[in-house]
Amino acid sequence: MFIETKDLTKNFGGLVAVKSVDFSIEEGKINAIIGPNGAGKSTFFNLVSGSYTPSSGKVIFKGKDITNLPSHKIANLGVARTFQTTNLFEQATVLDNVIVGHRLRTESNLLDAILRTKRYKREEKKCRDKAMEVLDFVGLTGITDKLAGSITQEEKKRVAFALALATEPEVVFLDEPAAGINPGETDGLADLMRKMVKKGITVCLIEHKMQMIMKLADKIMVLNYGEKIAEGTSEEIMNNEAVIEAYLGGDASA
Ligand SMILES: Nc1ncnc2c1ncn2[C@@H]1O[C@H](COP(=O)(O)OP(=O)(O)OP(=O)(O)O)[C@@H](O)[C@H]1O
Repeated sequence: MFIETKDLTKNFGGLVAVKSVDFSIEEGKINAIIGPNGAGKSTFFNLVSGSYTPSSGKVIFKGKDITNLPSHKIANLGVARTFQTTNLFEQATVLDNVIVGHRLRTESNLLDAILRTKRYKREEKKCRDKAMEVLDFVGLTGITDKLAGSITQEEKKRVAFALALATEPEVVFLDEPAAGINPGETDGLADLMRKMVKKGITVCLIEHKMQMIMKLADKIMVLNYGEKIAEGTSEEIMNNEAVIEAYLGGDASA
């Protein structure tokens, strides 16, 4: 089993945002979490990636209980995530943004940086090479020297992917990767997710764009009021009565 949640629950005061969710994220697949607004999707992501501590229940990653590990330790195990909005340093280049993101995981310290030790220089080159490699992977080789403040929304989404990929993750959690971009660009990002899977990276995403999810995801979990109401393939989800009632029957384009 790759990633499993067992009876995962998060309460905020009297509100149960995630309620007893058992789910398994399949290795080498595109896993999706859908559900109406406020269903608990982001909270579930935050629990699995260690940003929130669960009220009860467990998160198991490759047989290891990671429930109470801080998020940086979880990241070190090979779990990366993106956020609904990526805050880039707008006055820095795309390349520098990715280098800085990557440096957060390297070993040299401030003293190394001040003294510009051999280790620092070696790591600086390593980070630069890695940044160029991931920017190439996400299709941004042409804009590495542009200021992050001047790039399009879709390019920002790709930079967010590059930042996650620079940490050499085994699994990436993508929070609404296609929000705010047009259908053509959405297809492009879907292709990029497939490419990530081909490279051996497991993908887990939250997305409101139903058409995209139904074409893209190998496995879907549906949350409603914090509870898992269904899981399965696109076809199973589309034909599931509880889902139709809770979600698709309402505003399917939400
Ligand atoms: N830090 C918090 N403190 C209190 N309540 C919270 C907190 N984070 C989320 N909630 C509440 O928990 C519930 C689930 O929210 P969550 O953001 O996980 O849903 P979501 O499915 O990601 O929604 P959306 O699709 O709108 O992003 C909501 O009722 C929300 O108001």
